[in-house]
Amino acid sequence: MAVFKEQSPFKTYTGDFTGFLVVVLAVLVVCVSRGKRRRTGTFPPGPPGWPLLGHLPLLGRRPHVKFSEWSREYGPVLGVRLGPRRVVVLNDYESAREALVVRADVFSSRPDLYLMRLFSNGGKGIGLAPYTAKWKAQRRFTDRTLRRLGIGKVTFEGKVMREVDDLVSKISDCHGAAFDPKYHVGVGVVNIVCSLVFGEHFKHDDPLFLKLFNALEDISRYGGSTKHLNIFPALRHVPVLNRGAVRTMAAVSNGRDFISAMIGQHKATFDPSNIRDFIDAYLLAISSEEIEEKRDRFLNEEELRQDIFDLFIAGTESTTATILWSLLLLSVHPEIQRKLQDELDSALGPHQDVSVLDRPYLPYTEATILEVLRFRPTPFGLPHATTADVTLGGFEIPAKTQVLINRWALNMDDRKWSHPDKFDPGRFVDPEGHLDVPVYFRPFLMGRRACIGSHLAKMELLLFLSTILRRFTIKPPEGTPAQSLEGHLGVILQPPSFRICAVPRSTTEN
Ligand code: HEM
Repeated sequence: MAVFKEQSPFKTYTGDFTGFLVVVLAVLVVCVSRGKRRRTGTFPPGPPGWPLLGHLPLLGRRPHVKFSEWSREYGPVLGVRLGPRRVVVLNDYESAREALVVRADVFSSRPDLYLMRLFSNGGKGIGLAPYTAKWKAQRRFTDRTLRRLGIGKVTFEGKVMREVDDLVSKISDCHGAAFDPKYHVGVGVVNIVCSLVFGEHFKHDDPLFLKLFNALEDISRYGGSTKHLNIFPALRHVPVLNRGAVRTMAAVSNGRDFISAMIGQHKATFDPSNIRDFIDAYLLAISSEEIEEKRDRFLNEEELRQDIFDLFIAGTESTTATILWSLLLLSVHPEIQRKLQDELDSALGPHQDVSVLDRPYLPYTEATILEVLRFRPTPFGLPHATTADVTLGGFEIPAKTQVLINRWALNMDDRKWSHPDKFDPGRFVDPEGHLDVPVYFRPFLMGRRACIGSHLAKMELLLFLSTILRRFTIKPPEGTPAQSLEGHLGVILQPPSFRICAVPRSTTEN
């Protein structure tokens, strides 16, 4: 026994182990405290979060507002945790510009998130693809082709006006009775992208068109309820929690089928000497010798399908929502509406339709559109991601970090805007009555991923709004309670459902 005790390897081992443990613990303490210091010292700061869930339980229904509040305490470059992921949220113009313009080479990618991969068919197309040579080729081609097809210019105006006229005739059919404008505005906006990419305008009850329209509606309706899958992708296997994702993916697949069928039709009737639309232009680029050049080697049919899908996804819900917000806000601000109508009447005369060429004579109309974009923006646009370790505002941000630009905070920054929570188009007009847009107002953001459809969007907003307000005065239905103007954050900031009365102007004034 004594021998055993003396020679016990356990005793000897314990002694060594204790020493070893002390050393290891000491090293760990030093490492952890240094690591901690580095994390808290150089990763952007934020409020304390929960274990595992991070800041998710603290965000509420209006995360854009919460981030803005936190940024007042912790600074504009905010660090938060969404589940296991660290995310940086930029809350002022200076930090957003520094990232998107000055450090564009590092901040122009998209994060590798579960839903983004599904939506982009594994990183294809323009909107959700990572920042690679392949993305650059798609973006360059699309930019160039939209310009060649006359987007935003007077040559494309007829196609937009056809949808505007359809909408005006639907509104006339209501004879001043209350109606919900959402469906009619939505089909008009989707049809404009159809004209651009398919060279075709559909009747609103065409079953083929409805397949596409309903798919886009479902993506908008259910897409916002799937965000938790980006954070905890495993939840896609949990039956109730994956309902939104299942519906969204069914809609995505319907949308893709529709686009594939249209590409098939175009291939069957393709004539290189008669380029009708975006698909033809892309098919020409694929088949032409240009493809041999290095810069276009990434163009192919799969990418074409995804590019088109992106134009629909990014270009329709955002524009429809902005038109709806305009109608809602003007219906509750009759004095602003009247001023806008006065400007249209005196600039255009009684019978002339509005055109993009009239812009210089319509500063207050332009200012009203800008104010709608400022007052009710899509708070986060699309998420960005870093491609390398980088320093921003004195903080260190590792490669592959998700970065959100909180446009809500930019647009509501009271150091830049007086009374930011007041809807006031006059802020964009100088004392001489000229349009005055401050450099820090970027409704379509900036840098390499800035909105590719901004010219089309601005044209649509001008033509829809001016034409409606030349013909009608918009009012909330009599006796209805005041409408909430808060909106609902899904993929974008959706206006609440609302009804308006559009009273023909000839019977009310003039
Ligand atoms: C009121 C209407 C619109 C608004 C407010 C808007 C705003 C934006 C914003 C903020 C971004 C994100 C930029 C970034 O990630 O940094 C974006 C991206 C994009 N927008 Fe728009 N947009 C509108 C209409 C359109 C239209 C009409 C189209 C095309 C038909 C379009 C196509 C796109 C595409 C493809 C992207 C992704 C660009 C890329 O990742 O390179 N958008 N838009």
